[in-house]
Amino acid sequence: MLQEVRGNIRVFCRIRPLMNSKSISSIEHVGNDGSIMVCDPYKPQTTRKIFQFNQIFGPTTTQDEIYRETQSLIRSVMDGYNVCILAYGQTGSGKTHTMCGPSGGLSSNDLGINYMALNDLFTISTSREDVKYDIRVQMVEIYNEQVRDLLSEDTSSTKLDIRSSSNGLFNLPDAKMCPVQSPSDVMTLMLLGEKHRASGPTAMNNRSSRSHSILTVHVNGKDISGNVSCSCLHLVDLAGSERVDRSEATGDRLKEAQHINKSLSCLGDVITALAQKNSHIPYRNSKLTQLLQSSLGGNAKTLMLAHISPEGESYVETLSTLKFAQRASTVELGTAHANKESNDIRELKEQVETLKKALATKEFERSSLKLKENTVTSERTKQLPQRTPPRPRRLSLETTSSEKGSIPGKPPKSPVSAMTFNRDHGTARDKECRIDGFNRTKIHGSVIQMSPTLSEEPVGHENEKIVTTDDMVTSYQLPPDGYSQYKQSGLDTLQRTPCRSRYMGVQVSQTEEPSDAKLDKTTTSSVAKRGSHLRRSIQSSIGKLIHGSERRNTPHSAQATPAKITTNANNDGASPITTNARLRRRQSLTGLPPPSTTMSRRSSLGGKSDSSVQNSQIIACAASARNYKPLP
Ligand SMILES: Nc1ncnc2c1ncn2[C@@H]1O[C@H](COP(=O)(O)OP(=O)(O)OP(=O)(O)O)[C@@H](O)[C@H]1O
Repeated sequence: MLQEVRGNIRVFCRIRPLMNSKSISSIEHVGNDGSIMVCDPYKPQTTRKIFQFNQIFGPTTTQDEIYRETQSLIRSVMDGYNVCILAYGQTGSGKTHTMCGPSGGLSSNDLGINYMALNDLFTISTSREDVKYDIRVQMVEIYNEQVRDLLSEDTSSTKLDIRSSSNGLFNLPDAKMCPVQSPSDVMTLMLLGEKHRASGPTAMNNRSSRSHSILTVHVNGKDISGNVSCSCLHLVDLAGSERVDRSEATGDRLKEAQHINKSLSCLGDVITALAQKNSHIPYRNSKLTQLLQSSLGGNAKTLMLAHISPEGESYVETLSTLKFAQRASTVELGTAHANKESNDIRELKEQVETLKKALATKEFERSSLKLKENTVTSERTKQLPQRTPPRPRRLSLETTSSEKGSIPGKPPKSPVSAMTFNRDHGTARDKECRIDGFNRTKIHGSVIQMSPTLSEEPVGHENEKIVTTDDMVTSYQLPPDGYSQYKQSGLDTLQRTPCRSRYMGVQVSQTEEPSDAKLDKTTTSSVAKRGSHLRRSIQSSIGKLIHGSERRNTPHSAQATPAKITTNANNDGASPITTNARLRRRQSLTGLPPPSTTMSRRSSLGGKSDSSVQNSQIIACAASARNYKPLP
């Protein structure tokens, strides 16, 4: 019958026997329908009070009879329901007697609900062969607003934190969870817990509990089909409210009494708020209400056992207890439901969990990879200025033999960081170029070297190399008349004008740097810009040089474009005079024979003109100047 509890907190009332034969009972009538009538025996004219509960147990009711009425409720734990049984009442009214037994659970005689409940659960567990149960026990107390583990050896130092779980409820993850296999295990644990529980004598009770104790039984079941159930049973023995003038509590007892009364007051507030269906329920006002939140306002099946002392002297407390219990009986609970899962649902949930974890792992890997990439990029960016020494702004003409540490006939010690440079950073038709050492020329910073592989087609002169740049300065050797030739040629502009070559190529070496060190795109882009600048400067200078002479020879020719060198003999529109002048000029500068007309006309300058040929000649010019050794 109780198993069908729906809606409200159930309330039973138990009346303890008169302890003092001289006292007059305040209980006038107990009905079979759960009603009770009380009055103050010392004030006969006062109004009689009637209360109605689910059950009333008189002074002669035995422990077994009490348990029998609660058995079905307790058994529902085995079916997956959460259950809570609360013993409430003034000090000395018999709460501990009901829950633990006559001597507070320290004797195996006349055992209380706690032990009988666990014993019963084992009986059910054994009788249900198709379900395998795992039963574990926790036992804690709330003493002076601190949660202590009663199953731990040193309870006073074991203060537990109440944690909020994902479903918004509170639990005690650090409380010792003891598996129990038999009733004797339960008995051992309960004796241990009761031994540790705070108690002390007062004027109202020789062995007064000074704390709220909570015994929690966790039941997990799994049947042969794989269906699982998970539930818990809270068995709560509250400390009793007391009037300190009557209990004569002083010192520690007084402090305990104050904490007890305060937390019971918080419990009363929660019950009142729940009964009035307030939007805010003050669960967090005390440890007791936090821990009982799910039992008072959740979907558990909750039973309150209100205890009263029949003595007329305790009439005020009895009235208070009955009022409290009646208010509690009006508290509407959520519909209790079994915490059961079929095998299919459980498997699906497990799959969902596995997928969630896999997704989380992937997300984590992705984010850490991103982080790593960012770190590497920022490190490289930091290292970049160290790799690239300050760049001189002026070209100087020096002999390469003056280079420090160079060994004739040997390649550079460390061709340094080789980089494959995608010339998409330069012109669209540029190609990737391989870096090799650069003629042992020590340069401030970088060496930009052109090789025949730089353009789409060979330039024609294998040794054509240009070491240039406004910021990558090299040393040149000039022939004896090199300087005048050089001046005449206009190449000195190269020194003052940042040179750019569209062939740049892109092999960027940094002397005295680890050869395998690769520069990142930032470096590449920077080199490409410098290369492009250099190329334009070279072309501009050579353009000036060539067109300058052309202008002298052909005063009426169209204005030359300095940046565009049109030395192509077959260039449409170029006059033969101009072309010849150019060829002569080129030959005088480079000492090379005139380029063959069959030479490829394509270049990396967008393939529009035979600038590769021009460039090779330009390069040859520079290389010639560079490699020329001064006469002794
Ligand atoms: N139904 C009962 N039959 C016989 N004796 C009882 C009964 N209920 C309580 N007593 C006795 O009354 C005394 C006080 O009971 P108990 O210690 O259980 O009260 P309590 O409500 O737990 O008090 P406190 O709140 O101070 O701990 C005990 O000696 C107990 O044996």
